[in-house]
Amino acid sequence: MTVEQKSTPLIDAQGLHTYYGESHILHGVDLTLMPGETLSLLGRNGMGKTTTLKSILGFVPPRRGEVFIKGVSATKRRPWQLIRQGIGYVPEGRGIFPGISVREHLIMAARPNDRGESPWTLERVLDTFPRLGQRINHDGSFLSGGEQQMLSIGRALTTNPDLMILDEATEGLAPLIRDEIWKIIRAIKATGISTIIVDKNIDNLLSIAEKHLLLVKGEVVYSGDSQGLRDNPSILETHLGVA
Ligand SMILES: Nc1ncnc2c1ncn2[C@@H]1O[C@H](COP(=O)(O)OP(=O)(O)OP(=O)(O)O)[C@@H](O)[C@H]1O
Repeated sequence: MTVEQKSTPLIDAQGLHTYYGESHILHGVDLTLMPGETLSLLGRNGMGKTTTLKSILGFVPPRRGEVFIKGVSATKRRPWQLIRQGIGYVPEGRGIFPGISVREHLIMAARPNDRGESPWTLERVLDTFPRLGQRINHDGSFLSGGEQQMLSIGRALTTNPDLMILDEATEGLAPLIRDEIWKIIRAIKATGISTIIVDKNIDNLLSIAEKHLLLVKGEVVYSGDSQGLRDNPSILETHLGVA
């Protein structure tokens, strides 16, 4: 990565106003992520976390505001063009297709990054997720919830992303499997990939993410680091009910 790439935000979203029909959901959300950073998006159900991700990715384009990805305006781009720019998206619900094997899931999206490098080979993904190797020929939809989540993360890694977006990656999983997913998220961070995480486990988020954005009814009520949240516990108490 060049010095210029390191000092250009991976994501720079400013003043996002997003609607579903007449429902005004995001009210001026700003989000900036530098290369290598991990950011958590916090907020109770329905506060606009997924909508923020979808606005950045262009699935639900904002009516007002601007999104720059690696310094280039993304406002008029289609989601698949953004994914080709190095964003690995692990959606809520995992996006696993019935009738398609684990191997096929892991090769269908594989591509080098925009610098022509492919650090995440199929072998490396299978080393990271040995369970997927054991089920390589199984239909993806027959895997357990935790294995499907690993497959969804593994598939995103095969696109050799600079940024991973993980929406509720541990939702509905047994505690041991959740721990496994958190270990993998930490391992991904250690490789230098930036991450945006939506999750309910505050302790893990406070230790993994350097930055946090807390949304209430589509507005940012906290934007800052973990220390700021630890020093002001009333912020999490008030807006997330975390004591
Ligand atoms: N496709 C849609 N059409 C209409 N309203 C929607 C749609 N998707 C979400 N909403 C509404 O937008 C608001 C924000 O939803 P969003 O999914 O962004 O919240 P969230 O913070 O991600 O919460 P959750 O954890 O429940 O997914 C909610 O009021 C939700 O009902």
